[in-house]
Amino acid sequence: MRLGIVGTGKMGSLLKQTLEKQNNESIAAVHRGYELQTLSEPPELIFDFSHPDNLQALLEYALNHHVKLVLGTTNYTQKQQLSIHAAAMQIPIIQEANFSLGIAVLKQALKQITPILNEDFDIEIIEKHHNQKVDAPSGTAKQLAQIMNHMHQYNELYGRRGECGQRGKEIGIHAIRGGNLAGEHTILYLGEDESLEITHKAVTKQIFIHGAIKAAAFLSDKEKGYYTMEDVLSMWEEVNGTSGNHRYD
Ligand SMILES: NC(=O)C1=CN([C@@H]2O[C@H](COP(=O)(O)OP(=O)(O)OC[C@H]3O[C@@H](n4cnc5c(N)ncnc54)[C@H](OP(=O)(O)O)[C@@H]3O)[C@@H](O)[C@H]2O)C=CC1
Ligand SMILES: O=C(O)C1=N[C@H](C(=O)O)C[C@H](O)C1
Repeated sequence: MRLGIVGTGKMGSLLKQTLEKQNNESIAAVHRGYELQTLSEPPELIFDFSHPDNLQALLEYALNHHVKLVLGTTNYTQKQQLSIHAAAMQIPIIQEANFSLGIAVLKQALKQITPILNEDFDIEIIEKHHNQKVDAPSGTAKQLAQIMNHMHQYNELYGRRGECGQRGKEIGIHAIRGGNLAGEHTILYLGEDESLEITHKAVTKQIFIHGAIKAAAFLSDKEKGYYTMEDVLSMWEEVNGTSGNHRYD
């Protein structure tokens, strides 16, 4: 399959290296979305791990050439999100702020746990990432908050400072930056005399790459539509059953 990558940073480079090791024949990596126009032949699928500023050129190119998209970039605006959903009416797009299996499973767990605890427990999220990450909080933390807040009953509060008053009906979201941490997300349910903490730790960036490649395989027979890793996970469960002998790669 002819593959393209937008973004030549940490994720883009690691993805290219991994795809090359897997003997993918044609991989065109570009630095900016508008450089896609210079390719002699359109890729069948493009991965994007770059910056929201590349989105418009990427969507225009993908729509013109009917290219499948795997979008891993975080921190899109609401307007950009709408343009992604509009494009997915014509081409297949899988978008995920975090391609790891652990986070896909965590999202399912939060959907079960939160309605049971939300009356009596306060909810906080702490995310930790490397010192070169440009956006905060992480796309994953925002998605996890959205999942727990799907009824819009909480105020999403980014950090606290000064005289902020007693805690209200809110989800506090806190970003730590330092070193070369690949990415950690902790959900804290804090109640009277008990608390529950769930942490996902990405040990290396390679897990995101494996997940993105799985996501690309998932798109192979799709003509159009908007998908996430939850769709990939559901497919996995259908293929392997839920017996526990799950193999992700
Ligand atoms: N979905 C997932 O599982 C994961 C998602 N990510 C996300 O992927 C994205 C890239 O991460 P990472 O590779 O670590 O980041 P890097 O900073 O290493 O790379 C970013 C890339 O985007 C380009 N870029 C930066 N600013 C702009 C701009 N204003 N306009 C156009 N292009 C720009 C950079 O070009 P230049 O070299 O010129 O700066 C570089 O090619 C981030 O949004 C991150 O959150 C990361 C890991 C996992
Ligand atoms: O920039 C990163 O590194 C990561 N970004 C994603 C995010 O913002 O959630 C996913 C992962 O945690 C690593």
